[in-house]
Formats: sequence, C-alpha cells, structure tokens
Amino acid sequence: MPLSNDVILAELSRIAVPGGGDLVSRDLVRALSVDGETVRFVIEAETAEAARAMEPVRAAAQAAVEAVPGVAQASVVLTAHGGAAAAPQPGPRIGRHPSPDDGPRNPSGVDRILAVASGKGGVGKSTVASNLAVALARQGRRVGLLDADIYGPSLPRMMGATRRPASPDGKIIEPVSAHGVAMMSIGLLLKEDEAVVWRGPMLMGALQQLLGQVNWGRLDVLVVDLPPGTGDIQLTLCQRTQLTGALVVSTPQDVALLDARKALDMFAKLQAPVLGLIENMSTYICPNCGHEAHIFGHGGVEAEARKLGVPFLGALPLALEVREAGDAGRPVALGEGAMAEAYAQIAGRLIGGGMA
Ligand SMILES: Nc1ncnc2c1ncn2[C@@H]1O[C@H](COP(=O)(O)OP(=O)(O)OP(=O)(O)O)[C@@H](O)[C@H]1O
Repeated sequence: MPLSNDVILAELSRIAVPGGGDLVSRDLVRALSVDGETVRFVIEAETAEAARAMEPVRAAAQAAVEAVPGVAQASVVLTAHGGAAAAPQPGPRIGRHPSPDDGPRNPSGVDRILAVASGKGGVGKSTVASNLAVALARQGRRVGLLDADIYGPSLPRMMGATRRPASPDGKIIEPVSAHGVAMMSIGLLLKEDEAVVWRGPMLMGALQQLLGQVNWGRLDVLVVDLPPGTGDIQLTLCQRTQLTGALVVSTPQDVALLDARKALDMFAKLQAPVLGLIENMSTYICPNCGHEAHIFGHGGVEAEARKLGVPFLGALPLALEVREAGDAGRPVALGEGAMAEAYAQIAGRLIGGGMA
C-alpha cells in the first residue's frame, strides 16, 4: 500500500494512551505529514503534566511508524495544548481537528441541506436564515437550523434560544427547539462573550461535529447559516455534505454585489448548485410618512441574477420590525404582515421546487 496519512493513522490507532482509547480516537495527532520516506507529526497532550506522562506513548508511536514498510524515519514531537490543567467543561465539547474525508454524506435522517451564504458580512444572512427556517416550518416542513458562523454565532439570539443543549452521553448533542425549528449553534455551548480562537482545521472539525454529532432526527431540510466570505467552512460544507444548494444574500449596494459574485464563483468552483439570489435591505418605507427610500440602492441583485443566469428569489425590504424581531428572538416571519408574507413566498418557492 502506498504511504499516506491514512496508512500512518491506521498504525497510530493501535497505540493506546493513558486514560483509555488510542492516539487517533482521542484526537491527539496533529500536523501529520508524509514527505517521501520521512513521517512527521505532533502528539498534543492536554496539559504539560499529561505530556510528560505520554513519553512512552511517543516512543511507541515512533517505533510503530518506523516499522511501516517504506518509512525510513519518523519524527514525533510531544507538545502540551494548554499549559496548566484546564477545568473540565460540563457537557459536550465542540472543537477538534477534522476526521479523514470519507466523501460527501448528509447527517442521517436529513433529506436536504440549504446553505445561506453571502460574500460580505452584515448583509442579513443570519436574519434570512432564521426567518426562512421559521417560514418553512410554518408550511409544515421538518426544519433544522445550523449556525455555521463559528466566529460570530448570532442565531441563538435571533431565535431566542439560550438553553445549553443536552448531551446525555457527552457525545451526541440534542438540538434545542425554537419556534418549531431544531437548532444548533456553537454559541449555545460557549459562555457569553467567549471568543473562538481557532485556525482553519479546528473550524472544519467543529463543523463536522455540528453536522454529525447532533441528533437532528428526521428533517426535510437543514438550513445552514454560513459565515460571510469564501473560506474553510464553505469548503467543508460543500465537500462533506450533499448540498441541495446555496442561497446567496446580498444588499443592492455595489460593494456587496461585488462580494456576492465571489461567493457565486466559489460555489461554481465547488460544483455546488446556487438556488438563487435574495436581495435584502432593499426598499425602505418610512413608517411615519410612507416615503420610499433606497438606502443601499435598488434592484441591483435582480439585475445581477439576470446577468448571471441565476434565479432571483425575492426582495426583502429594510424594516425596523425585522431588526427588532431579530433582537427579541422572535423572527418576523412568525407574525403576519408584508415581511412574513415575503418570507412565506420564498419558502413556498423552495418547497414547490422540491428544494426544501
Ligand atoms: N431587512 C432588514 N431590515 C432591517 N434590519 C435588518 C434587515 N436584515 C438584517 N437586519 C439587521 O442587520 C443586522 C445584521 O444582520 P445579520 O446579522 O442577519 O447579518 P449577517 O449577514 O448574518 O452578518 P454577519 O456578517 O455577522 O454574519 C442585524 O441587526 C439585523 O437585525
């Protein structure tokens, strides 16, 4: 068998570690590289104390890898992750390196996955994702909502969900239920004001966990709120799931449209279907005098969709009630009126097209 990371990982999964499990199942191997006949990797223990106790494991891992046919030398370094011993967090822990790629697969029971994306931040992607999820649920669909904006999770607030998700076995996480939608966000597992400071691989591993370790149950559609831009999370979602398609949100402003085009280009490169463009924060109607203003321009997203040959799914006005409803944790799509109707129409189109 040719030398590869998988061959080495298979070997390392035979090396037991103190406290149970092995180097791979305990997710202790970092920066594995195979360079010709040389293999390098790091064993990352949780604390300096644990690292000292792992020296025999390091030596065993080195010997095992050097015994693999084709390996001339193995360089194995022990490091400690956090210095002083950290107090164990109650409940499930999100944050680990990604597991090996085993091809695109949806979480079991999840029929479709819709990604809500944007090129630029702050254009209302999370607002659209939460309202769309609620609108789909109101039309009888079984809906999940996954906050994949790991650095800036805003869905717990927008959906009014604050309860820490339960995990009876410390591994499988139960989603929380909000307004008829099963939802999960890393924000529900962190303390308020706690920041996530991770590099790309940890983000990718966290997304895998949020998809695979959450007990989503049977869902017609899982709506995924992506972070803005074109990064690791977008790549992981497209490569690790069978994405039904992406909805790209933009304001009509030129700078937002420029970034929306990049998002469309990314999905094209990843061969993920784009189901349509949504214009958010289009017309503003003054609640006092009825005057209509186009604060971020007008019609730009529809024109862009036409130019690019992508469906235009609808224009959502800029309205104070949308911001207030989001801040209060009761998406505007739960109510009656023009905004709720606009979301109901987009949801209806998606259901009618077999996409949700
Ligand atoms: N149509 C709208 N009318 C009024 N306010 C809106 C509208 N859409 C979004 N907002 C408000 O704009 C702000 C940013 O929206 P949101 O958080 O949904 O954007 P985002 O694109 O997800 O941002 P991020 O870059 O943080 O992911 C929020 O306060 C939200 O309530």
